[in-house]
Amino acid sequence: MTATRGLEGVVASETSISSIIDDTLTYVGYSIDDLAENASFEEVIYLLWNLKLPTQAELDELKQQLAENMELPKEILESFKTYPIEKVHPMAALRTAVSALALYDEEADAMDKEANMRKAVRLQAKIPAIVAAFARVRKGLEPVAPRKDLGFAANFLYMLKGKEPDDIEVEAFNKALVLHADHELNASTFTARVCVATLSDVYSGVTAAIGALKGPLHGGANEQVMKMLTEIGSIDRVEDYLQEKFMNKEKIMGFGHRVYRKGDPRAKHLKKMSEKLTELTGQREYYDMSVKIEQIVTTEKGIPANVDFYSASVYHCLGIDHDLFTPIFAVSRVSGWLAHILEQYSNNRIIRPRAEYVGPGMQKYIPIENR
Ligand SMILES: CC(=O)SCCNC(=O)CCNC(=O)[C@H](O)C(C)(C)COP(=O)(O)OP(=O)(O)OC[C@H]1O[C@@H](n2cnc3c(N)ncnc32)[C@H](O)[C@@H]1OP(=O)(O)O
Ligand SMILES: O=C([O-])CC(=O)C(=O)O
Repeated sequence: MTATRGLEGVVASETSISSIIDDTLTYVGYSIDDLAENASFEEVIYLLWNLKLPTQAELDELKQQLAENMELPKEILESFKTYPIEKVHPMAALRTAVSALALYDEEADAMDKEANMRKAVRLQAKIPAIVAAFARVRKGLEPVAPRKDLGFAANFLYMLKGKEPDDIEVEAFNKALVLHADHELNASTFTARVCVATLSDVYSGVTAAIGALKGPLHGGANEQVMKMLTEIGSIDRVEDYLQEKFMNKEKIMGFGHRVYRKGDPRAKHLKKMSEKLTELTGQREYYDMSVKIEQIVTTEKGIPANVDFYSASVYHCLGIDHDLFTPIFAVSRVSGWLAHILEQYSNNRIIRPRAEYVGPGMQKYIPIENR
């Protein structure tokens, strides 16, 4: 038995939800480029959960269900005040709050297909509400109740900022949600599948996935990209900053990928959006710095940008706090986690690989007084 480091190249599951073949990403066979240009995030949620695009009536029903389920249990809102709010990372708060949500869901442990679908709707609806409410409570602001007349992207921005977003903000945020929704067997999705393959409940699977997404090698990279842009500060400092990183053999956040070799097909959409939004908000320097970083990292290291790189300047221009970038990734990716959880339940077998043992050979127990 020989271990494959990081399970590289190991095919651990079948899926009908999304695929990456020759650097092309599809959701249920629809190209990400097509979906990013044309689809609403709610359509993508429906697609991932039902493996088909919705009719208008089906889409309307899902939109209504999501809007009706965004309200949070008052106990969750109250609990934020008990967190050490000045120092807690919103991703840790989200992980705790999602786990706590299960306590207030009478169907939390129900395992039938219909109950799991109802829980999927509730989680998809409540996660943005948690992120937005926590972001406000920690600033001493009151949470803003969701509006039933707004779509998913608009409702999130409304709950976060307390004012109706303009069309361009909604369009950009919707596109970001579509682009982040699913990605085959990435680390957090795999975590969710491993968790629920023990026949644990949906809340456990999503809580585990949030924990995996939090790390800077995965979803946490988008916040680190913004930290890098802020540290660099101006375009004339890019070269020196990167050369020092290269010399110290440090990774450049927002670059590299386990699966893509030529490049991440989602990055070009975010790059375009970054250019538009930095221009519109008078912050073009962030785009120019990002382009220069990309040029240097790709020419000198041959490593292309991933989805996290240009999403950072996009979220910054939408006026979103930098430590909310990864929770926002979760707002989108929970749609994919839920699709994979439902798929895992539908054809379940416990996931239990083997390990190659590299420790000492047989040893004889030595009583503690003789060690
Ligand atoms: C949504 C997402 O999760 S997208 C990924 C987000 N994560 C990041 O942006 C963090 C930075 N990137 C990385 O750490 C990696 O590229 C990962 C985690 C995405 C992929 O990791 P792996 O497939 O294990 O690749 P690995 O880390 O082995 O890299 C292969 C080689 O490229 C180098 N490399 C990979 N990414 C980078 C990077 N961002 N900066 C500099 N060098 C890099 C590695 O140092 C390694 O070089 P070596 O062979 O000389 O040791
Ligand atoms: O697939 C991966 O390893 C990481 C990634 O890009 C994602 O989760 O979107």
